[in-house]
Amino acid sequence: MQLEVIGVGGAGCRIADAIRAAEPADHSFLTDVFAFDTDADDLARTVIPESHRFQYGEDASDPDAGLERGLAIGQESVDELLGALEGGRGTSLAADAVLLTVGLGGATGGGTAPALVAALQRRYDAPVYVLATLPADREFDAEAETSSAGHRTSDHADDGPPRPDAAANAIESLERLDGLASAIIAFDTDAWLRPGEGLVDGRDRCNRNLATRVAAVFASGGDSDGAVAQTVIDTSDVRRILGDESAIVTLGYGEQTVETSGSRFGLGLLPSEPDVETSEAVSAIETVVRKGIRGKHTLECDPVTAERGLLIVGGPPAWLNRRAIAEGRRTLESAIGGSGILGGDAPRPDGDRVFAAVVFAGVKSDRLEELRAAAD
Ligand SMILES: Nc1nc2c(ncn2[C@@H]2O[C@H](COP(=O)(O)OP(=O)(O)OP(=O)(O)O)[C@@H](O)[C@H]2O)c(=O)[nH]1
Repeated sequence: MQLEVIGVGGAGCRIADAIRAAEPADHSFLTDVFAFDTDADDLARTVIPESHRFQYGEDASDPDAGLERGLAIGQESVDELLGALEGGRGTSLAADAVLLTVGLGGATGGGTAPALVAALQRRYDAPVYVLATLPADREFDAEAETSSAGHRTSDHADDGPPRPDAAANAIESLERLDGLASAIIAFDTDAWLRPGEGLVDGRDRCNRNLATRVAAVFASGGDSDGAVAQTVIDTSDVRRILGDESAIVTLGYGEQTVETSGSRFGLGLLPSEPDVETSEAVSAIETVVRKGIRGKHTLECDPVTAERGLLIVGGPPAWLNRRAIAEGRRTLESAIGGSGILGGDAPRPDGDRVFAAVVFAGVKSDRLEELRAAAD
């Protein structure tokens, strides 16, 4: 699926940068990547080309101004932002979908996203997905100076500005996006920071992890360098799983480095496929599928709450054992409570790892309930 990515606000622009960096050289899935921010300094730190960067409104980061001000700036600026998109890439949308990336908890991203998503939905006949981070407890709760693993955050840890309203802002932004966004892919920053690690110190690693998962899901369709998938996951499959009713989505992922011949052409000029023991290939796929389904998700949830699920197993073609992939699909089918399951493979002739990307759509999450309680 070809995506147009629009990063809004500090987190949104950093995540857009990370997704751009994670795009596989042999398997592009991005048409354009834009960075929009009210803060000129933050914007200048992205590596997105100037033609695709845009500063708008006034700086909304004054914590006293609050989300209301951010929402107002979003409403006032939406035509300007659509103009910036069309100035950067022309009037028509080349992508199959838009992915708006945003950190919820502040004023700019969470304030602009609802108005911008609504405007994009009106203007284009393509789904508009939102990728939203949820704030960490320590940003809004002075008592929560411990990470989720129970270790005290180091005195030197840099958590950025305190945001006492972060939980309330995030919940309000999510409620406003409900019914507007085609789906909302959530990332729980609190669960991804390491013990004692500050948000500023850990955010680039969090963003890389998130971007790897996004790339694994959205770059799955089509052929790679002449290698044909046995079961292709195409744009309509991804759309079917994500849905168009603002489902909360979480992504799982597992990978394992595997032996390859080093060069696709061996010592001679003829293409050579390394010999892979069936049992090794099956075991690698079982391992990555288990991690994808039962390992850490971008937002923790019990898979049984998911209404729909997607499994993509990728890697060097010789490792993509058809039976093991079919078994992985059955494992996903029995893990989720709903009945909408799709599975496919993504051959990567030049890759050195086997991976499983898992999408759970329509999930219920305790973390969202915790943030709701903190917002009250
Ligand atoms: N995962 C992740 N979360 C981030 C990152 N930066 C900030 N956040 C989270 O995103 C929330 C919003 O932060 P920003 O994106 O900087 O805020 P903004 O949308 O620019 O809004 P204002 O700064 O209030 O104008 C914060 O409360 C953090 O929880 C990042 O790089 N990665």
